[in-house]
Amino acid sequence: MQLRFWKMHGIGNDFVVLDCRHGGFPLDAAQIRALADRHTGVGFDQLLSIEPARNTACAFYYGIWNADGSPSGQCGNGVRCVAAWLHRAGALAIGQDVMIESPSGPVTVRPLGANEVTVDMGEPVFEPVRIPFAADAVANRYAIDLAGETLDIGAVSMGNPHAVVTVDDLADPALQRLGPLLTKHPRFAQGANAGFVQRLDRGHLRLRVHERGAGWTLACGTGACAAMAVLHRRGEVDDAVAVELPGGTLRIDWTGPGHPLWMTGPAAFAFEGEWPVPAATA
Ligand SMILES: N[C@@H](CCC[C@H](N)C(=O)O)C(=O)O
Repeated sequence: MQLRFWKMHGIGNDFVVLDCRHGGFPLDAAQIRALADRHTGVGFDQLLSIEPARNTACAFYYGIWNADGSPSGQCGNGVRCVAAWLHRAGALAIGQDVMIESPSGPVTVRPLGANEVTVDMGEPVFEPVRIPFAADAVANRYAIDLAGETLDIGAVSMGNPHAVVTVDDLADPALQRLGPLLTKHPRFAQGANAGFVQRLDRGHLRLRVHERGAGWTLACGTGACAAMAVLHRRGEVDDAVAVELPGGTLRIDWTGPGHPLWMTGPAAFAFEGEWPVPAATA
């Protein structure tokens, strides 16, 4: 079988997008990993499938799989690419607000141009049980044990789980070691995306993320939302923040509890093609 795909990225966080609007999702986990292989497949951080909505209030559903074949509930850079793909397919106009359904619930996308999208990502979730993160009560900071050290983290869900660590220097070589360990920390029952954030001022952050299921990425949209939300809750940033990642910058707007958080940034097409799907092994 030949699988038609579109290769896209949101500031370097790269995706393979599948049009599954008229048919079921065609791959198993081994085939997803084969497609993700950067040497023998196409390569991606996440695979995105655009499917018919299950929730009748939404126009479409999108599924998310990491490069290791694991599913995720949300993908910030990915949802902007889904919106740009729908715009190119004639299903979404510039300036139009449309609710689309992710595995963790609906979000509202609005293309600002062919390659720029703003998204109502919903409200950040701090209740530990809903992240899920093992803690008795909501707190701005949690002390966790990691590789014989105590690390001070924030924990939040943006539809997927995030640990946020503030650092003075993003070039500190210790982060290379801590990122993968934090991603698999046992207090996060489903793992976590591990964000290391340097606060430059009240409106400007620098961030690197070791993603669950994908490793270090050039950008993580939900990671940028999570870092902003954690620092906003601590009173350390204003309501509008530029988050600079290795692949580019996202703008995050949040006025606090009771309000949705908005993420704005680019979405780009790289190329499209067909991939010969290997036979299922299971
Ligand atoms: N790159 C994404 C997040 C993708 C999913 C994540 N690795 C997870 O497992 O939750 C983004 O832009 O948000």
